[in-house]
Amino acid sequence: MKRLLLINGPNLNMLGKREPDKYGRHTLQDVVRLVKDTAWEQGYEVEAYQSNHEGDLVDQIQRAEGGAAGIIINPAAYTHSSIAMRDAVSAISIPVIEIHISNVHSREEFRHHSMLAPVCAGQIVGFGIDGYRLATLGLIKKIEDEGRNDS
Ligand SMILES: O=C1C[C@@](O)(C(=O)O)C[C@@H](O)[C@@H]1O
Repeated sequence: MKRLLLINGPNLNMLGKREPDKYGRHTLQDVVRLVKDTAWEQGYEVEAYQSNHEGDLVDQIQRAEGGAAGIIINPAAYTHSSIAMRDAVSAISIPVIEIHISNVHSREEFRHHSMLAPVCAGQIVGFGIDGYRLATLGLIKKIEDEGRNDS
């Protein structure tokens, strides 16, 4: 079975308790279940990872190549600052979809810019945790389209 990697960045372990007006009441466990169920319906399995540490997130992105067909990533606050995570995404050849629970464009100015978006295959913003389902389906579509183009 093909595998996807789900990566969540800093403070997303606090989903459900953290600023529920912005991020809702669902927990990280709910997010992981949603992505696993969505992927499973399409014939994919998912490995899920969360870290509050930039270097660990870079390690996970690097590690994905070879083991996973694509990545769904919510880089959280590192979205807006991490050149290291952007370089890690640039360094691998599998598709990466960036997702944000909140609509970052309707929030503070510093959230409007993503370091990673220009090197990702796509971005989903502002659909709450449903965005993870959309990101999973979009990623699988890209993987399968690329597979067809290769053959
Ligand atoms: O931690 C987060 C969560 C977030 O990535 C989101 O999913 O809406 C948006 C980021 O700006 C913020 O730092």
